[in-house]
Amino acid sequence: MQLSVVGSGYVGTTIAACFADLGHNVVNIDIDQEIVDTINDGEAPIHEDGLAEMIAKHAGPESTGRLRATTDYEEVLNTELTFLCLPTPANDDGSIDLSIMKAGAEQLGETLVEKNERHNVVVKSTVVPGTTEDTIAPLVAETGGKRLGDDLGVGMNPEFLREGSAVADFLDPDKVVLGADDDRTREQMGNVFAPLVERADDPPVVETATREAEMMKYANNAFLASKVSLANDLGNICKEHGVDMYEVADAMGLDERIARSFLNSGLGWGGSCFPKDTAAIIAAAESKRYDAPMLNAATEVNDRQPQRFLDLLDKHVDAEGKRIAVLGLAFKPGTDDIRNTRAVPVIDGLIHRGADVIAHDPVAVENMRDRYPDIEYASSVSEALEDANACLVVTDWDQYKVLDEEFDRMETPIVLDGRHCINRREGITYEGLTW
Ligand SMILES: NC(=O)c1ccc[n+]([C@@H]2O[C@H](COP(=O)([O-])OP(=O)(O)OC[C@H]3O[C@@H](n4cnc5c(N)ncnc54)[C@H](O)[C@@H]3O)[C@@H](O)[C@H]2O)c1
Ligand SMILES: O=c1ccn([C@@H]2O[C@H](COP(=O)(O)OP(=O)(O)O[C@H]3O[C@H](CO)[C@@H](O)[C@H](O)[C@H]3O)[C@@H](O)[C@H]2O)c(=O)[nH]1
Repeated sequence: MQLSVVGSGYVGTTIAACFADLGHNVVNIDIDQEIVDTINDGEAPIHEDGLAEMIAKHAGPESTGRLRATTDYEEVLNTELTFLCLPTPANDDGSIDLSIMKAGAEQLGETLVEKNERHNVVVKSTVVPGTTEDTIAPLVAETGGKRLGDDLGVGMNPEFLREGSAVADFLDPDKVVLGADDDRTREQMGNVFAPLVERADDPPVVETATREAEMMKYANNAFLASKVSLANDLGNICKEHGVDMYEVADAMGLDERIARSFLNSGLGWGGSCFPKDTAAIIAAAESKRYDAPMLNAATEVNDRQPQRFLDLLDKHVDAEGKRIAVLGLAFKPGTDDIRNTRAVPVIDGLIHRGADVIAHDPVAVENMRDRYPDIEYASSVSEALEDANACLVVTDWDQYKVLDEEFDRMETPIVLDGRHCINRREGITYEGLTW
């Protein structure tokens, strides 16, 4: 099929490359010329396992040519279905900011004026219940002069991929949710996903309406974020009582009803999704006069974890004027994304204490440099640890899990682990956040 994907960010680029790999012809539209040029050169604009290879295979020189990028919306006219993968950030009060989605939908509608055949638009972005039906569909229909359900189909297909494993998650999903308010649109969405469903060995396909599809995404993220927060709540209790939460979590996870995943306690959740999506669904609840006590508590626990980590540092060392190494800047391993990373409140706390911060991350340094131009960045862990008075582990990169004699370079070998990833060894003073 001929597909267009609007937005070449973490989701848009990944799904555009993957749909090309599944045999579709895909044009990826973004307003950022640099991103567009990168993709057309056959390179990945973001760090994501397997993405560079897939883009090289389908875009750029000596590729299948099934993937192209452009800044020109007119290109949607040669396609049958458009995915909207635009950002849905939070307003200051946590509610969803739909301005970028509306601008994209309007631009899409204005372009579709020139198209006579039916076109389908699928919202891939995470949006609060009712957005597709009440805002996006009427906007595209009105600006495009289309009759909804007739020459325009609008659907909602939430995305559950994780950063760091985006390609693998997209190609092998636990479920595919096809939300539409008419059968024809849902059927056409099914055609797009047919090669994926076949390759992934028949994952469950949930056919539903747009509002339910939208809510399924928030429910998923709210559950997972709350699960981590509950693990952190229990972990904080464990710490106060000299109990290792990781041993407890391992045992909890043996119960099939609980499962071990998302019970890793520590610094808590960051990233571009959990914080903004929990805030957005809480705000959506409040707009209907429901105060969502569970989700508010999950957020409160999460917000406290960096402070508990800094308190742990204060217990060991007065950071003023001291050299403190921060290992890990990305919000999780496998990505260069620093959106809502726990490294920010940790570094802020260190700066507030007058510490000399030296930070390391395998891939996220350049992204962090804009935010903190004045702290020191090390190109290796050894360099970061050289003469350090303490080391704070913020992201559980695999390369930190094998650190050993590197700690010998520290002035005072105090290692505080926010992610349960350092191997304890002789000669270091080690303490974990919840164990
Ligand atoms: N990042 C994830 O892991 C993830 C996973 C599932 C769902 N989501 C959801 O998917 C949506 C997109 O997230 P993302 O992380 O890919 O965002 P992103 O910020 O990485 O990328 C968005 C892209 O859209 C482009 N853009 C902005 N305005 C545009 C316009 N008018 N026309 C064309 N392009 C435009 C930007 O230049 C950018 O490249 C959000 O709703 C997010 O919540 C994200
Ligand atoms: O046991 C755990 C698991 C995760 N985290 C943290 O939680 C955050 C989110 O992690 P993860 O869910 O792996 O990454 P994301 O890429 O943010 O993916 C989430 O958000 C995406 C965007 O909505 C969804 O598509 C995914 O299904 C959902 O897992 C990160 O800061 C992790 O460090 C923990 O602290 N403990």
